[in-house]
Amino acid sequence: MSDLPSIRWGIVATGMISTWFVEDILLEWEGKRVNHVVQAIGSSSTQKAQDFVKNNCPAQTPKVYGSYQELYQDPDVDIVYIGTPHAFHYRDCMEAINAGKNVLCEKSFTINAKQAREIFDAARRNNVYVAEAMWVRHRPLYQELYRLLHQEKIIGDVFRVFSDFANGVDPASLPASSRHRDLTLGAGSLLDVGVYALTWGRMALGYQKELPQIVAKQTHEEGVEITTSAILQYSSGRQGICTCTSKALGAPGEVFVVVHVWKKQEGAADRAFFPREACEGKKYDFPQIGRGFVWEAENTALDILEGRKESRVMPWEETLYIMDIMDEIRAQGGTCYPGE
Ligand SMILES: NC(=O)C1=CN([C@@H]2O[C@H](COP(=O)(O)OP(=O)(O)OC[C@H]3O[C@@H](n4cnc5c(N)ncnc54)[C@H](OP(=O)(O)O)[C@@H]3O)[C@@H](O)[C@H]2O)C=CC1
Ligand SMILES: O=C1OC[C@@H](O)[C@H](O)[C@H]1O
Repeated sequence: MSDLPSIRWGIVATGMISTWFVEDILLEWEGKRVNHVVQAIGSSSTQKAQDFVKNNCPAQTPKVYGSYQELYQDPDVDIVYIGTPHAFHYRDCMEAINAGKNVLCEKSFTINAKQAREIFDAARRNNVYVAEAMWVRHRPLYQELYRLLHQEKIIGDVFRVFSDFANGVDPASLPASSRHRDLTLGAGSLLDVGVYALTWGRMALGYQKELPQIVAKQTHEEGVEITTSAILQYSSGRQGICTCTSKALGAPGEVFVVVHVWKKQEGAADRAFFPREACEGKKYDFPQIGRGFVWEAENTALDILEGRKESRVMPWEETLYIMDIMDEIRAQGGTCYPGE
């Protein structure tokens, strides 16, 4: 029996991300501060929930429910993890919050900023926790890169950032019911992976307070947005060039993020370009534990156990900042979801 404090998760939906998340939270690793219990699984079908337990957490004994609502009513669930497609995040967050549950909801948090604001208002009214599961922000690599760039200032003032996320999905080749293809599920590369490009870009530019001016273009295929390019222009002249696509065909199955810093050598102040031979290089290594969701799960659990209502790593204003930018990009790019 572990001496660690426990948190009891209720998992909503049995798709890909729920399997990744559950497998990670059950890992044993050095530095773990919370015992994560899979208390309940909520699914559109009891059979799917049972299969999920068999395949992903056979050593746990969660309650299995053939609806999400039953899970929200379970008094033994401390926090609900929502892993449904984007278009359902609003409904699922609102129902969980109105049932008095704390919530960690997958990215992108909602379809638009208006929905996100309504969820935060509901959380405030119900005095519960809610956070967007922007897992990369919790990773040691991300936090160390921020420290290096903006506290240690290893490359000086960051003036321009390129940030891209290319996903090898090819929506047109998927069934019409896929969340990557069905607009009623919130299909589109911006909400799916562009949110990462914006997140990395925002961090690398040092969390500028003002909202940037934006120039954006989007490409659509069969009505679904498959490629986005946006320039974020700040009044200081800083620019973030953030791009994404779901059509990175032939892309490798895994993404490796490596922090490798090249600094200009002393005594070469007037050099216009920086050949590698003329620079000193330093490589940084970071731990890889499971698929990388352990830090998000730990931080979220500690937030709940310590009584916080907002994430220290992904506060509401950060979700809103990115959602407001995505709204503007979609307005310029011509992407609209049913009901908007
Ligand atoms: N952080 C990360 O690295 C990742 C995050 N994500 C995010 O997770 C969320 C879900 O993505 P993913 O797991 O890939 O999606 P999947 O399509 O694999 O799973 C979604 C699940 O939602 C439930 N669901 C409810 N209604 C529907 C519906 N009408 N159509 C389809 N599914 C429905 C289903 O579970 P059930 O039938 O059991 O209710 C389904 O299995 C998205 O927000 C996505 O952006 C995705 C991948 C990686
Ligand atoms: O968050 C994600 O990361 C991995 C991608 O393959 C997936 O489409 C996306 O939702």
